[in-house]
Amino acid sequence: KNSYTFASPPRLPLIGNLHQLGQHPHRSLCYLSHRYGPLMLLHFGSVPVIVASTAEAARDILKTHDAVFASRPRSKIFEKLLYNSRNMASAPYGEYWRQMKSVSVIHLLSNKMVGSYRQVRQEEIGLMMEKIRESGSSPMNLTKILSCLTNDVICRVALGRKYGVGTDFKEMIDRLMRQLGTYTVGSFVPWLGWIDWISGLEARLEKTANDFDKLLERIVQDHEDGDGNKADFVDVLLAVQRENSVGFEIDRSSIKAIILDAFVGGTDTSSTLVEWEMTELLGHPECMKRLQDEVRTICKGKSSVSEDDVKDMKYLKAVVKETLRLHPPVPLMVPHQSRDDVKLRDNYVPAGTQVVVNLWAIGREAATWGPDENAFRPERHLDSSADFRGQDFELIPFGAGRRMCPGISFAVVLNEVVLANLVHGFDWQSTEDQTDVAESIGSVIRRMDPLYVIASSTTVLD
Ligand code: HEM
Repeated sequence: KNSYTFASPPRLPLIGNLHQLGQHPHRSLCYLSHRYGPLMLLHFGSVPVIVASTAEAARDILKTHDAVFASRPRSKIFEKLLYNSRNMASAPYGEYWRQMKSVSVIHLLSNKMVGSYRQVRQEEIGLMMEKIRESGSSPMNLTKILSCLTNDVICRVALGRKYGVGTDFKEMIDRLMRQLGTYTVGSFVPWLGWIDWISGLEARLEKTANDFDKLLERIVQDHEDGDGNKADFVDVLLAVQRENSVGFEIDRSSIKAIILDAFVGGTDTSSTLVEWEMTELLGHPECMKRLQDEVRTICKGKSSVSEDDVKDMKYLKAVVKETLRLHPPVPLMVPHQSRDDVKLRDNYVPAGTQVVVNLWAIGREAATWGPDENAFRPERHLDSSADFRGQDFELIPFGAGRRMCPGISFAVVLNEVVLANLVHGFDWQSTEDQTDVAESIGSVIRRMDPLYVIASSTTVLD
């Protein structure tokens, strides 16, 4: 009775099922689930992992048994890079996580706070549009432009100023993201841990953590010395610390760890979403046309799209949903871990079991989405009330339940107004075939190759 009873693909000694994951684990796991079921058991090395691959299975984990599965597995990499997991995203479930979460949702990422950064978004989008205009009729790297935009917006919101391309900061964030996505032999096959050590990984992680700490320390100090009136994340967190207003003490490393969360959770995810939206629209000119018609009708005579204009753009919202369905930026979510023994569909699951929810597979379930589940067809969302806010399990690109993404409003508000401005201000032409685009590796799935496009301006400037 006290062992797992889920169906499992056969595994090898030592590595378990790791050899079956391949370059794109979300795809391989989806394929395996067709044979072994919506809840299957795999072994990553010696570590048992339950993989949930359908909306129903996700509901079991993230709703029915949400409280049980709300923890995170320990990860040496996260501990090294993220202040001993004192950030929110990798903290185990418990009092500390609850406190970090409440500080974030109340003081940093609430609708009211997101609204207050409207000016920042508008200015940065203006600069982006100018940059695109300057490229004239030559092909430009849109991936890079989008990545700068999200980095600049999050820098200004979190740190009060930009640390853009050409600064160490951008290089450091890229390095951090790469290292967080590193697959480590040691975490799954414990007695092979020395391989990571020999390959120098530990030293590299330590260097990244130290580089960040030095920089963040300087940034926090600058804020302490300043007037504190800018209301960026660091100012807000320092005020919370000073006033001791949340009923617990928030220390220096917690402040730095929460700041890192915004970059780790918010930058690549946000830019890659626009990148996939543009990729799909370029591959489906009829959808691009319909979207442009909507945006240009609503914004007739205007030189740019405002956040108020976007509210009525039904087709735009359908394009966003369809892209999140086919290209969830974090396709395997962030791993969860159970805190107690639990029965899951008559299967016994001991405390401490890791769970992966395959959002990519859920987005492509034929049972939900029909026989054209792999086709980009925003129209399918027009008469459907299903939204991605964590209630409708067939569409949960931001997760659901206690661990759901707290940055969802921040991300969606930015995404809609960026996309609307891009298709409003320019006509787009692709420089390559956009129908079968290769995916990157890592935990955030981007395009493997940058998106090169030619933009022709449609707005006449005074
Ligand atoms: C399109 C953009 C984004 C997508 C698709 C996305 C998706 C996700 C997903 C799938 C999770 C894991 C949920 C779970 O484990 O159950 C997550 C967690 C998280 N996200 Fe996002 N996210 C986005 C943007 C952001 C932004 C802008 C921020 C912050 C500024 C952010 C901060 C976080 C944090 C802190 C967590 C961890 C929550 C926890 O463990 O309690 N995300 N996100």
